[in-house]
Amino acid sequence: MVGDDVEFQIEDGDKGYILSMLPRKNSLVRPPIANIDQAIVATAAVQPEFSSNLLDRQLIALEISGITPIIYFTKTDLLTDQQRAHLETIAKGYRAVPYEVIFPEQAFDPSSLDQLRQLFAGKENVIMGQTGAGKSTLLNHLAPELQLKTGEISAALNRGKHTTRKVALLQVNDGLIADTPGFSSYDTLEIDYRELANYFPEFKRAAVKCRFRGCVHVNEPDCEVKRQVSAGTIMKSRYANYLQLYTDIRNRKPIYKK
Ligand SMILES: Nc1nc2c(ncn2[C@@H]2O[C@H](COP(=O)(O)OP(=O)(O)OP(=O)(O)O)[C@@H](O)[C@H]2O)c(=O)[nH]1
Ligand SMILES: [Zn+2]
Repeated sequence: MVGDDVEFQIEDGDKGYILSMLPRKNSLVRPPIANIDQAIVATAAVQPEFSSNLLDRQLIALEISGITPIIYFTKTDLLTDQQRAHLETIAKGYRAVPYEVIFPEQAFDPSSLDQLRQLFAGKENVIMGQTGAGKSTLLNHLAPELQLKTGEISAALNRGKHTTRKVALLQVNDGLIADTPGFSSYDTLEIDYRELANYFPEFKRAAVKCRFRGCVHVNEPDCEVKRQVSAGTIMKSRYANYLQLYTDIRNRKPIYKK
C-alpha cells in the first residue's frame, strides 16, 4: 500500500529489492493507504450537496484506525446566506465533538490555508472525500507547484468525474500528503454494533454517566447520550446517523465460516 515502510536493498541507482515490509501503524480501506497520522476530510458545502451521513461515516472509519480528522469545508463561496448560516451551525457542532473544523470565509483564503498548513506540518497526512469535493483543487492551492489535474463537476449528476485515479504521496512544505481518488459511496463498517458508540468521541465521553454500563444509547433508561441529544449538546444529526448505522450493522447478515 502507499505509505508502507519497507526494508529496501539498492542494487543499481534507485532499483533494487524489497526485503521486508515493516509493521503497519494503521491502514484505511477507502482510500487505500497505510501509516497515516492525520486526514483532511474534504467536505463539499454544496456540489455535491453536504451529507452529514457521509461525513460521519468517514469520521468513524478514521476513529477506528486512530487517525486524527480535520474537517475542511470546500465550495463555501457558492453558498447563499441562508445555506451558510445553516452550515456554520453544523461546523460549530463538529467543533464541540471536538474536531478541528476549517470553514473558509472565502474559498482558499490565506488564513484557512495557513491554518491547514500548520496542522499538517511534520505529519503524514491524507486528503479524502467524495468525488468532486475539491481535494486536488485544495492541494493545488496549498502547493501550486503540484499542478494536480482537477475535473469539472458533471452538470447532470452534480458530482465529480473521478479525476484522481490513484493514491499518491506528495511532499507539501514540511509534511507528506496523499491525494486520493474520491468515492461516491462508503462501505459498511467492519465492527460490532456494540462498539459503534466508542467511535463517537462525544458519546463516549457522555457514556460514563449512563445508568447502565455497556449502554448502547438506544432503548436504555437514564441514558446520558439521549439526554444530551435532547438538551442540544450532542448534535441530533450525529445521533440519527448513529441509530441508522447501528441498525445497519446489527441487521447485517453474519458471515458464516465453514
Ligand atoms: N467554486 C468552487 N469550486 C471548487 C472549489 N473546490 C473545487 N472546486 C471545483 O470543483 C471541481 C472538482 O474539483 P477537484 O479538485 O477535481 O475534485 P476532487 O475531489 O479532487 O475530485 P476526484 O479526483 O474526482 O476525487 C472542479 O471544477 C473545481 O474547480 C471551491 O472551493 N469553490
Ligand atoms: Zn447511554
